[in-house]
Amino acid sequence: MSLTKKMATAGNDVNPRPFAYRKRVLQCDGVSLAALAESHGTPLYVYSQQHVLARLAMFQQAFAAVPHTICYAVKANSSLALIKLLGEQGAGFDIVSGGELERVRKASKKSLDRVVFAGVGKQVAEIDAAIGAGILLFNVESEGELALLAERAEALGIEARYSLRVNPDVFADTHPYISTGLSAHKFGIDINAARGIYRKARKYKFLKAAGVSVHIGSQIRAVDPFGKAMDRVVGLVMELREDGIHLTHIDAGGGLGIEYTDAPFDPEAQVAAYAEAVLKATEGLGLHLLLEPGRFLVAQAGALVTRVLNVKKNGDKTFVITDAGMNDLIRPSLYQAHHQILPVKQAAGASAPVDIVGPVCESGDFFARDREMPASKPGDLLAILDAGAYGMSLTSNYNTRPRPAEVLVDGDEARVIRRRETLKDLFGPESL
Ligand SMILES: Cc1ncc(COP(=O)(O)O)c(C=O)c1O
Ligand SMILES: N[C@@H](CCCC[NH3+])C(=O)O
Repeated sequence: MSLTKKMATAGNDVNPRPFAYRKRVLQCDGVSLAALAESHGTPLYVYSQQHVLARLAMFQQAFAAVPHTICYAVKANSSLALIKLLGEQGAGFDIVSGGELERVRKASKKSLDRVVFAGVGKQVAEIDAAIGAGILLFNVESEGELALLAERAEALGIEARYSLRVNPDVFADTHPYISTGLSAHKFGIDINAARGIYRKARKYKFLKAAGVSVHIGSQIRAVDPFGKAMDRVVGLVMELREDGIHLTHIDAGGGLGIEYTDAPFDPEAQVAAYAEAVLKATEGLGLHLLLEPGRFLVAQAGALVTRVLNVKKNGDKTFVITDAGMNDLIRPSLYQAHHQILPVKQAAGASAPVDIVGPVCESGDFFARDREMPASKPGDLLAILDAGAYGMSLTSNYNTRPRPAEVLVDGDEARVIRRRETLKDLFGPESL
């Protein structure tokens, strides 16, 4: 039985998260969130190791029929401990900066040859470091960047393997801020111009055309757009073969979405449908497939645990003020994203609509608006679910607020993988 199935809570329902109540207290696997908050303080990010591994295994299983590498998108959650964990299971990494490269070097050095490097604005120092590290592929996003990569590879005397990241002009239904596959977006190279660029690039002695990549956006639930984008990419691969350019890799990017509400969600079925769309489009090509999931692997593994500081009424509205703010989890403020919020201790009694807000000086500092919740009082704990992706990695120190600590749960045990920041950490780089 898969780990996800084992997490089932009631009947045959699949619980896509590692969080469930035991004796009316919310647990992450075998560990009580109340106990973790007591030991480590709040706000606190809590992740399940078993859950992350189960999601990776699910992905690997779905693509088992073809040679493939799952290159985890480090930006989703850049924790060194998670990078180490995933690297040990054979994952590669999708990076977008020299900083993320150094994270992989520190946590999973052996995986450097499974790294792909995307990003519309790569700098010379970042390119040099990645060439030196022997990464698998540069996902190049403009003709200018390709010329720069050729120049740096030649200067260093090391061949660099590249893919063009093409923009397929495919619409995917998601929040406009995280949609990337239309020509109106800054990402990638117009797919219609790509063939000419690969041809011209034959002049670069230190570049090897190794692949082609595409990434149409994030939190995409329908699988058809992935298939459509891959169809276009495969068309390009075939054209390049006519030109004598034989690629070895095809990179389908990331973007597979999850369910943030309490609607039923079966991750295994979701990834199977996704794999079917990608594999159907790429069938028979004989290329090594790269996949770059971020959110799907880590979002539901994590929760942000926060303590209620105060409850107040303004007119008709009730505000529950928590010690976590938009600087600790920005998704609701930035994308009006919905996250389920559960009381850590299950309470009996009526629910009423409340706004759950942080202490930051912005009206946009909220986690939920007009949400039906059981009554809370100061000192109560709440868990904001599905916060494992684009949670900690998008934190800031706005309002001079130190970042939360992070804890990784493994079965019945928990360990701190990032201590809480102190004011000393914040002031360190400053001078009077
Ligand atoms: C190039 C690239 N690959 C992978 C990802 C990961 O996306 P997701 O977390 O939606 O799987 C992103 C982020 O959207 C990205 O920009
Ligand atoms: N930060 C976004 C995803 C961005 C994807 C990056 N390419 C989110 O929280 O949903």
